[in-house]
Amino acid sequence: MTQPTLHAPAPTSYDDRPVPGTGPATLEARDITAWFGSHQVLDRVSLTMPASGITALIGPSGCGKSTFLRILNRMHELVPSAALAGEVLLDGEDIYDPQRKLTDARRAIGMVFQKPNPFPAMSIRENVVAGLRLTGTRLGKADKELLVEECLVRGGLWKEVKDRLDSPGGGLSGGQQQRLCIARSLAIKPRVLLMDEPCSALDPTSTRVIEETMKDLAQQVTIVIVTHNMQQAARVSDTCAFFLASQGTPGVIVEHGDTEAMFASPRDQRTSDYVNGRFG
Ligand SMILES: Nc1ncnc2c1ncn2[C@@H]1O[C@H](COP(=O)(O)OP(=O)(O)OP(=O)(O)O)[C@@H](O)[C@H]1O
Repeated sequence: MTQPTLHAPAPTSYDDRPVPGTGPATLEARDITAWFGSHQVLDRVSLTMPASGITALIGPSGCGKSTFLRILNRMHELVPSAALAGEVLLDGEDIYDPQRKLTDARRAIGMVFQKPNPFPAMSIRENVVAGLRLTGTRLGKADKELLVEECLVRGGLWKEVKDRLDSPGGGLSGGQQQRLCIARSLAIKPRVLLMDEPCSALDPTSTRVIEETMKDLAQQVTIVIVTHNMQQAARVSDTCAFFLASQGTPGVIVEHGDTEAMFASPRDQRTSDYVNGRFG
């Protein structure tokens, strides 16, 4: 199979003036405790996810990684039984501040899910700009075209779809659909992109393409990824956090820090066992 060539330079943005409160942001979780009903799933988890970096969240199944990720853009509260304590700061501003709108957090902190979820009957072009309606952004035709191209270039998909932008998003391969979802997330100019096992449904070639895309994007948007794939965490992330929920206890972060150091010389025996495939 031919490996697609990635990332022609992005076209001149339709509006690339620096805007205050835009660009990659540092996300800081402080003392996050989370419950589903009476079941406590996280216990005072604190983590700083640096701007313009890729942070990987690793750990065995059920230790609360996805819950933590969903707390970072206020999706946890969509579950009726869910509750949480603690703070999430986006460049120092609490996203749970009651004065702030929920949509502000979701706009600044985008999410890509495990299973690619483009609108299947909608064209590739319309998929990319689908989020703009939700944020109330109106663009003229020419600006829209530039934005579509910019996001598809950044999502690593432009060269493969530039001649069929009117074809349905559902006609793309799984890996292409996932990159379309990344492009759709980028269209609303998030400052942070959360990715929940974005490659778990993809073959190794598509996985590597997404990983390259992530690395290229990291200068423009802070990335936080949940992954079960240790090689992937080692390949793509700058910093890493190892979550663990010992039997019957809520999830905690056992160790976090520079990915290379954590994989080469973990400080905690449990981290060493996990990254070396001895459990989980
Ligand atoms: N909607 C929900 N309602 C009730 N309990 C939930 C819900 N979502 C998750 N949980 C529970 O919260 C705990 C943490 O789940 P979570 O999905 O965050 O873990 P995870 O580390 O991401 O797991 P995996 O790696 O398998 O995806 C688990 O015990 C799970 O059963």
